[in-house]
Amino acid sequence: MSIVRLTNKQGTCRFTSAYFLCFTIMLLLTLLPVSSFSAENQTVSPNKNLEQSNLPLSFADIDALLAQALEIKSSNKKESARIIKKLAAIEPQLSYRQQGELTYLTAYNAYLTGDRHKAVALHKVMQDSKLLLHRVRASSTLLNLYLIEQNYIMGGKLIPLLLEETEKVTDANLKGDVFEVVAYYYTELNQPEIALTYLSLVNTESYLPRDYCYYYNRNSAAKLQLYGYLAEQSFINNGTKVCEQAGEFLSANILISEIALHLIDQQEYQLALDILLPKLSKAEAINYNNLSLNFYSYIATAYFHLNDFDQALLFANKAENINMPIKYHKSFAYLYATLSDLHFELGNNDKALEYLYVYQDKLAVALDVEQQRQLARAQADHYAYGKYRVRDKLIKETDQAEAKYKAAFGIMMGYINKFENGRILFAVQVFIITILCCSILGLRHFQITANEKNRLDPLTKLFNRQRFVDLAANTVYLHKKWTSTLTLLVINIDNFRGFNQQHGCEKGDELLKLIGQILHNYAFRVEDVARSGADEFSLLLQTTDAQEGIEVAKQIQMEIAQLSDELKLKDDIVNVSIGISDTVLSESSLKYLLCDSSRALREAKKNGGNKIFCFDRTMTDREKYKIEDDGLKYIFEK
Ligand SMILES: Nc1nc2c(ncn2[C@@H]2O[C@H](COP(=O)(O)OP(=O)(O)OP(=O)(O)O)[C@@H](O)[C@H]2O)c(=O)[nH]1
Repeated sequence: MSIVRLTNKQGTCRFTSAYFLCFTIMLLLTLLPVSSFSAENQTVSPNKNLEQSNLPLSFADIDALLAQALEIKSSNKKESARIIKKLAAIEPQLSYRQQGELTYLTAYNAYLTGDRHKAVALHKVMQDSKLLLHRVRASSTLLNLYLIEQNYIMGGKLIPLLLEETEKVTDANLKGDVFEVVAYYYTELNQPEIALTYLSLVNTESYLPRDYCYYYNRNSAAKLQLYGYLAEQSFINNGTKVCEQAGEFLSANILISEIALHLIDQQEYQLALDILLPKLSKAEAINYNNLSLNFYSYIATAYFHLNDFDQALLFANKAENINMPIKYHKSFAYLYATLSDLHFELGNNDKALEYLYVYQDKLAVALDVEQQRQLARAQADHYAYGKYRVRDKLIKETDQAEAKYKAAFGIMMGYINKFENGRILFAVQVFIITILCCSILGLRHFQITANEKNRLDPLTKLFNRQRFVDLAANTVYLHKKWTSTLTLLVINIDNFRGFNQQHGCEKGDELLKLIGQILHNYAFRVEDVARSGADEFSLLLQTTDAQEGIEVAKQIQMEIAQLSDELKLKDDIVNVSIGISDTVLSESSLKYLLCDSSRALREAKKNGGNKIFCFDRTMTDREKYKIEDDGLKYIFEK
């Protein structure tokens, strides 16, 4: 496991609505003293005898020691530091590759022991290595370090070159590491759709259970951000299970605290408690301050909103008593807001004011972090689209956001000053402002959901064609870059008009919903399936070619045919025709992929329906294809 995998995710902050710091937690985990999941006490080096003898170490011995140090670098820092020291003493005897590995281990160890400057400097040296693997590993680790420190601008600058170099790498696990850390970057920038696309490129075949835990955590973090816990409950819960089974209890519990935070933001306070309380004793046993702070702060916040002030105070005090040497932690905002509200409710106005000041301090740092994130997002979009239009728009948005934050601060400071002068007046004003803020937030929420709804088919709850094409553009682009194959299936119900006439439109609606559910089960991600027409669906299969697509299509046809029992249609069987194309046949172009699979579908219909047709070059009518939506042109031009 590299530093890339040492990390975990934190969730959406109320004020920044983004994830950060959790990688710090994962990293700092390794700094824990002797803990239940540390191998610190257990490992006796199998190579100890070999090292202790006075004979010079052979090339193979050095390799064995390096492999051992890599294996235990996070679980047994002491032993790995001892091996590093031993090898550093004979560095001139090491080959170029071995020296690179030693530098990587030294940097890793330096970071774990708090020497961040040395770690960064060593990784920078490694970035100039002659060996591709060393360069890629150094850059992805550096990217991860920058993200841990919320330095999104520096992190973003590394990505173009890192991805370019990764294209040449053949080691699937290293590639996976890179995609995972890039996904981490995009989740941090509140772009979970892009994060999931990178994750879809990860080949997990040779993953160990521990690697799966990080992979699942990454996916869960992005899905939590994109769809919410209630929509992805089983997937995200599975993430915690995978981590627990792999012995990664900290990761599992961090994910749990993330879910709880998400639920608190959704005002699902009881649900948040239901998730946190059963895991509390286990989380406490890990004895890790960041995690305990998350648990206590969120439990206190949830209890406060459920009007259980005694319990809220109990947990808020526990959280406050944790010694946190850092200036900012996202739980702080929740903790101090709750403490201030709580003391206000309990009539301790002085204390309420005191906590309000602290809360405001924490908010200031949160806003700084958010501003940096917005700039990095502008930078990332600029890189991705290379369009000044997009960049300018984002910079404008950033400026507007900055102005809004400044104004909010001014107002807040004004009210805090007034609080000292007249508390009653202050209370009235706070009340009015709260009502105003709630209305604005409510309106915004309404706006967002209305916008989202426009992109969802209300009947099947699948994405509509526009949304599907928008997201597929990015997926196709990335798969092209990484030369892996995607397959598109277009599924159309045969004689649906007749079906409606014979069984009624309500049955027709039911049929559409059931087909939507079947296809949803075949999709890797929610955005890979859509209701793309009245009785037409599109399904994008990841890392599958047209031949495999035909097999999937046959299964889909079978499952849909079996729906006649569920719909009680007696002898009438529901048939569908399916057109298929893949990115090889369609030259890695989304435009052609859409056009070719539709062309194949037409062929299936022409041949009587209930058929599966794969596109081939004899069906050449591409030129007739027209981009109907000008708004998508920029995607096709990519
Ligand atoms: N029940 C129901 N019917 C719909 C919905 N949207 C469109 N339709 C009907 O779907 C039918 C689509 O008809 P056509 O496009 O001719 O397709 P078809 O009858 O399946 O013919 P082929 O595709 O050539 O086999 C029309 O009768 C529409 O009224 C819907 O949301 N629910």
